This record gives sequence, C-alpha cells and structure tokens, in this order.
Amino acid sequence: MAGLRRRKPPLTDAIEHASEAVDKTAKLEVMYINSFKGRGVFATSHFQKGDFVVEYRGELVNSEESQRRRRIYHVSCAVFMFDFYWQERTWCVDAAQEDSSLGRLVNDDHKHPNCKMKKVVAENKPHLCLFALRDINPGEEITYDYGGTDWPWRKQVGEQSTATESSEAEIPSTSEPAPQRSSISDTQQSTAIESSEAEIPSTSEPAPQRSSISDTQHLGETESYLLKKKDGMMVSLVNYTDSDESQSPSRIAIHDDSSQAWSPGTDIELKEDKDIFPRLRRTKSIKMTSQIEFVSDELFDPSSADSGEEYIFLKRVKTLLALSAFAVPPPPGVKIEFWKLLNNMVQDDVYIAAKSDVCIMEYAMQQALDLLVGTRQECGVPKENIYLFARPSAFTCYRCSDCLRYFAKAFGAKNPESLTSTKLRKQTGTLSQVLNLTNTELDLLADFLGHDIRVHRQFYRLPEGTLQLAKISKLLMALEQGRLAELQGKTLDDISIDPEENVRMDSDNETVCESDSQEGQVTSTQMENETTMRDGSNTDEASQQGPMTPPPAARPQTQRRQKNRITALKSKM
Ligand SMILES: C[S@@+](CC[C@H](N)C(=O)[O-])C[C@H]1O[C@@H](n2cnc3c(N)ncnc32)[C@H](O)[C@@H]1O
Repeated sequence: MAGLRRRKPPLTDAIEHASEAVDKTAKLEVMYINSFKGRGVFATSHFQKGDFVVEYRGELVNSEESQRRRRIYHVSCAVFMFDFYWQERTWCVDAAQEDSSLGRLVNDDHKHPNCKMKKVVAENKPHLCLFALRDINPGEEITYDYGGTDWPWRKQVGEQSTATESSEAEIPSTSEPAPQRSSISDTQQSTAIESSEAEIPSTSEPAPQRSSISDTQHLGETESYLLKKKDGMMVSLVNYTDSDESQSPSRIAIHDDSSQAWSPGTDIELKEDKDIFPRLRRTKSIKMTSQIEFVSDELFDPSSADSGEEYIFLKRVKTLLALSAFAVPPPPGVKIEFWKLLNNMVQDDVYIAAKSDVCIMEYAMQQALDLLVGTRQECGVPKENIYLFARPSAFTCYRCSDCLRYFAKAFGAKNPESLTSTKLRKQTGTLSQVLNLTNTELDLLADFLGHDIRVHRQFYRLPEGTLQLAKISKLLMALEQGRLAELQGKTLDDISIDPEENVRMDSDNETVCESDSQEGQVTSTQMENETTMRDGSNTDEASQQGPMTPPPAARPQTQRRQKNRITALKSKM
C-alpha cells in the first residue's frame, strides 16, 4: 500500500507523458482482437483507479480544418477525429495518421468502460488523456465511452437478408479467430485473450448483422419507430430522446448496408417539406461542459460523475457546420446545376469522391455528367431521385455490378461470367496482399471496394508468415552482399518491406547469379509453380509491385535466386 501511495500524481504523470509525446509502452500493449473490432490496447501491468493511462495523441487542428478534413477523409479515417471544446472554441485531435501511438487504438465500451477521457492542458496546449475509472488488471482491455448513441457496433440493424451479391458471398463466418498478440506464442495468446474477453462482456457481443438482440435495446437512448430496407439502405426512423434533441422530433438514420463497410451511423434531419439534407458523418465528439483547472491532484477524481466533463454529441452544431459547408459556391468551371445536384446527393463515397475531385474532372467527363443531369427529365427520372446515375421511373440508381455484367455481355467477352464486380474486387484484394499496407490503407482499400472490415483484415493482408519470409530473405541478401551493417540492431519487425524497393546488385552478384542459374537450373514449369500464389494468381505481375522488386535487367535471375531461397527456407520451416 505504501508503494501505491507514493505513485506519481496522475495529472503530473499525464502532463509529462503528453509533453514528451510518449506512451506507457511498458504497461500497455496493442493486440489484435478480432476482424470485427480490429486492434485494441491492453494493460500489461496494474493501473490504480485515477491513474493516467494513455493520451489520445494526434494532430491538434481547429474546427475549420477539422471540417475540411472530414469532408475529404474516408469514413475509416474520420472515425479517428475527436472534437472537444477548449477556450470557448471547438478543436479536434486528428489521429487518423497511423503512427505507433496507443491512444488512437483504444476501443469503445459505453456500458462498462474502465477509463474516462479528460482534457489536460500542458504547455498551454490541450491534450486528451484517458484516466482509469477503476483499478485495471493486467490483461484487461483499455476502453472508454466514445459518447453518443449510434455507433454502428453498438446497435443492431436487423437481418440483412437482401445483402448485395458480393457481401453475401464474401463475409466470412462469424466464428472469429481468437485475438492475437503478435509477439507472443500461441499458448500465451489464447490465455491472454480468454481472460480479457471474459472480463469484458461487450467484446463477446455478436457482430451487428448477425444479432438476435432487438433494435430497441441497441438503439440506446433512442426508440426505433421504423426499421426497414429501402433501396439498399437500412432506414430507421427514430425519435431521439436526448434532451438537446427535443426540438427535432423526426430523424432518419441511414446505414448503407450495400457497402458492408462499418461507418459511423448517420443522421439526417427531416425538414417539413421532406427535403433530404446531405448525410453527415458522425465522429467522436467530446464536449467539455466546464473547464477544469488541474491545479491540484486532490481535486481530480475522474471517476466522479460530476467531474465536469461529459461526452455529448453536438448534433445540432454539426448539422449547421455541415450545411454551411455545402453553401460554398461551385469551383470555377463547375456548372451550378451539377454542384447543386452533388450537394443534394446522399453523402456516400461517390459523392465524396466527386465533390473533392470535381476540380480535376476532365472536360469530357464533365460533359458526360452535364448530359446525364440535363436529360434526366427527358429520360423519365423522377425529380425526387437523388442519384446521379439514376434509373428512369425509379428512385434507385444503376449499380456498378449490373453495368459490368451488361457490358461484359454486350461487348462479346469470351467468358462474361468471369467479369463480375465480385471477381474484380477479389482480384484487387488478392493482389493487394503483396503490398505491406498499413491498417488505414487497408481500411481505405477495402472500403473503396465495398468489403466488410472483417473480410479485409483477413484476406487483404499478406499472411504474417509470408512477410516474415520476405524479411528473412532481405536479411540473407544483405548478408550475402556484405550489407549486414545496414540492418544492425534491427529486429525482424524493424525491417520494412517496401514494395517499390529495388534489390541492390553489385558485380559479385553477377557471379552468384550465374552460378545460381547453373547449379539450380529450374524448368519453366517449376518456375511457374513457384510463382503461383496460394489463391492461384500469378505473382509475375505482383512481384513487379511487390516486395524487393529487382531492376528490370536483373529481374529473372534475382527472382529465381530469391525463389530458390524462399523454397529452401520453406522446406526448413
Ligand atoms: C479509434 S478506432 C479504435 C482502434 C481500432 N479497433 C483499430 O483497430 O484501428 C475506432 C474503430 O474501432 C472499432 N471499434 C471501437 N470500439 C469498438 C467496439 N466496442 N466494438 C467493435 N468495434 C469497435 C470500430 O471499427 C471503430 O471505427
């Protein structure tokens, strides 16, 4: 007990860590939990109630900049933006950048969080810091309440019986693999995971699509009035019971289940005349209802209900900000009709791409779009149809997959059944495995391709074993070329595999290559067998973009040497 009393005051601890931008890596670790939840942060040591745990570190930006970023960010990045009030203004910590900081990876638990977010001012700069609400034991996942009520993982949106072709086909079964600690053995992994899962009920909740729990239970403070599918969208009319929403009787929450990508729930306020405003992306927001001056640690009790800081979603403020953003005039060269149409579109990925790239649209493309817009009435597209690629006499739009199927047949492709959007996505996903993508990049790619987060984490990432193999190959090549000093002091994890990297060839290599090619004469069939990936696609194309791409002239020999090495390594493993 004496030891516990002598601990550093939490505020001092937080300020020190925040000023130096360091995490408690000796007491925390990142673990992969499952493909639905992604990664999480776990305690490896004991934390006492009130302790500073970790900072939600990122780039501090003002509200204008955060709105700007929100408009161009993909939803998987926007979820890392954290709004808060400080000195009577809204600020945002943008943690979208994949860095090695831990705070950005802490998951949400609105029922039994063990931490609470607090604002700490260090060197006249606000920092968002998590403090323990109770004692936290080693093995427990660090969590806090993101606030709000409609984060998609918290609620169920009903059976997705009419899921799109691709998503149905590609969503893996819900039996998730156990969370994985990358640096520990298999036995340790399952022990660590079992204990953490057992203590945190929310992690064992089923994935939303598969749930049998009623919607009302999961809509939290809201009551569901209507939940039905409409044009590929899950539409739920809800009555918000939050006090600040009392003026807004009718809202509509839309979950685009055609993309299968988990994006934060989205609210659209319904006007009297039933106009639909552009969708607003909800991001984490924190409102500091009163300023706490941390002059003394004694005053600071993060677990007390009246500690002055609450998470409140600023729905109304966000609505106004977003609407004012749409009031900007069209960029030069963009027709007002097109701009208006864009602003009235559902704020989906097409909208975001079109709106942010509108200035770089080619003239021909602009003409085509003008034609589309100009002939809507003539073609019988109802005025209420909000889509750019609208179907005549309908409120829906043309789906890309239908177009692909249609044109594959129309142009007389030999095997039109092979030219489907599902196969195209699978092919892109497979090829992307050779790139050592960061999680954010993976999210972007998978979301862009319309894949569920659970799919891409499993299938887009090159298997860890293959990456390790590539790293060992890199090590061996450095050894062979006398460049080992370049890797001095590095662990395998520190060795990066750059897809654009060229393998350095020196004069010695020519000899090595020659002798390699003589002693290891491989038949073309063997070569093909070796270059065939486990899914059947050929790595020839992949190896050009993939790890350790040799210069063109040296490619065949180097590839062969590399493959011989990899084959040798595989046989040893
Ligand atoms: C700030 S990130 C947290 C780190 C994230 N798990 C990762 O691996 O990058 C927020 C994202 O984590 C996931 N997430 C957070 N809390 C969750 C929960 N309780 N259940 C499921 N997913 C959660 C959601 O995908 C959310 O968009």
